[in-house]
Amino acid sequence: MTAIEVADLSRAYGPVRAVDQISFTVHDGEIFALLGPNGAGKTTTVEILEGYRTRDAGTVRVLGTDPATGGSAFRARIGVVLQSAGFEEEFTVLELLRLQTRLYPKGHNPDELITLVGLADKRTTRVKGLSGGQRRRLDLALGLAGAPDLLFLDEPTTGFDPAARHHAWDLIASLRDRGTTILLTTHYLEEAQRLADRVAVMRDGRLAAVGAPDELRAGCDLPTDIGFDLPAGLTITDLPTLSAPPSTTRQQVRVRSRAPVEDAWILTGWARSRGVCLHDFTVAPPTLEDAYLALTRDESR
Ligand SMILES: Nc1ncnc2c1ncn2[C@@H]1O[C@H](COP(=O)(O)OP(=O)(O)OP(=O)(O)O)[C@@H](O)[C@H]1O
Repeated sequence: MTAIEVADLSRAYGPVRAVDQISFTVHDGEIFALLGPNGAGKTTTVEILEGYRTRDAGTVRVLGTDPATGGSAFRARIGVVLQSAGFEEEFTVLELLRLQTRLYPKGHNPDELITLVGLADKRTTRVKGLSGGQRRRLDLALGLAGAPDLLFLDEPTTGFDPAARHHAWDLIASLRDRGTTILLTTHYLEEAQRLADRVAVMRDGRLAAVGAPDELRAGCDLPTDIGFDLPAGLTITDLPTLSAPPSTTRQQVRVRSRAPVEDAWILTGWARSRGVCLHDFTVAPPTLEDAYLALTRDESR
């Protein structure tokens, strides 16, 4: 089944082609991340999918419905978590969620939601007494109030401390495991790598690439980084011949290798034969962030 189907979607603001003939599909039950630099067209695309913005051209089906004409029945099936929702500051967490869940035909149990987002110890705290990260958790709980089939998450962990971010990632993954389809926008590539089944990279209103994170990494044909400390008393010219020339910063050697297994084998064999140790030896394959940077690089800069 297909949760979202977009074909040749376009939207301009005057002369700015914010979204320019893009096509992609989001499968039922997957986490799909929409990535791209500021101004790439992500928000415009997501708002069209949510039914909050009109399109100029193209076809869009979200949960089998055209969001432009879906009305309240469509809205009840989607959840939207924005970056900074405005809250009624005097309500407690529980009061706010009780109000919100009652708006939906199959609304979540508010107490369960509070536990799900990790706010159990704040259930009777007024909104004005929550920290920034706790407000974001409340944002998430509010987006889940209607037990949506499809959840739109806009930069869900911006402003979170590292532990809260990991907690949010576990929560988002658990929602997917319960069958919720999630469309995520984020500028944190680690977040996309961890969570997304597939990602789309937008650039200047167009799609630069769509695929699983591993497919994007492989498709960009990027080198693997090999690093280690140059053994004391040696210089870079003492190193064996590798698939790419090594570079050094202070005593740290870096090789952007096209044959990482072969190069690692040559280097460790060389070190053993010379009786030296390669401290901090690391072999780091390209990350989704490396692929993203290659796909969105502005050649004119
Ligand atoms: N209401 C608007 N009126 C005019 N131009 C707009 C409007 N909204 C967006 N744009 C322009 O459309 C382009 C795409 O904007 P959009 O907000 O969709 O990008 P984005 O990828 O979400 O960016 P960000 O990562 O900064 O949120 C940008 O050039 C932006 O300036």
